[in-house]
Amino acid sequence: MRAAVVRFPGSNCDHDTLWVLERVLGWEAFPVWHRSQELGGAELVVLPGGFSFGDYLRAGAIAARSPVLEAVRRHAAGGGLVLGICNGFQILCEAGLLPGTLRPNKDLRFHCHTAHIRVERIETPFTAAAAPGQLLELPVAHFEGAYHVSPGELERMEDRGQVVFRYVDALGRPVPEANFNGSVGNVAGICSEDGRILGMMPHPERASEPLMGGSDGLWIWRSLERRILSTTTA
Ligand SMILES: NC(=O)CC[C@H](N)C(=O)O
Repeated sequence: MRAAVVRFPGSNCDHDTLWVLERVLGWEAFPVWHRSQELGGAELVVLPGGFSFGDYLRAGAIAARSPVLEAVRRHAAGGGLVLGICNGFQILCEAGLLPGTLRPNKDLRFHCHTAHIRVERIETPFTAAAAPGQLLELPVAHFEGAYHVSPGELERMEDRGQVVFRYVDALGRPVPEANFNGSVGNVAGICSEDGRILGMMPHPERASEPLMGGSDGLWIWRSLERRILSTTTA
């Protein structure tokens, strides 16, 4: 598996992501500077978490206009995989590669804790190794994490299977109390219509080895491994 991890001024999860992909999983992973349009033949492009350009204007708004996003757009159009984690999710929405937007959390506070999410859809390259309805416990760390689309658009997205993760309580129920940031429909992660671009607010790279207090993030990486292996052997 070859993965490019895009680095913007203000990214702060690029090293964590590279660590997991290279050192924990043994993939070939390398950083790509935001001014570059060269993705090095990557099968997967990761837009990592952080505060690109200091979250000025709106989180992800400036990064979405970086030269590398043109390459990411071409990569996605050619059938490549793209994963946006937290700030990366914000960038994908700002770039119009995913629908909707991320607004400030409903209590206007930065949230830094773990959250339970439920896997709503396993028919994506990012969740294929999980079970339907599986619970994952992952860290969250954001201020602008309230996912927003109109109710009509959310319904269409649900019909198309684009809602991939939802915030739930420890018993797996999508109750309002589990929705700490105020996302529509408790949405924690979504994918593009073709399922090849995924954005999620929780951080799988911060929970991918027991030393970090949890390894539920491995479900995302193991799903991607399965997908890449099946396409290269097909
Ligand atoms: N962990 C992150 O990626 C931070 C996300 C983002 N810049 C926010 O606070 O909204």
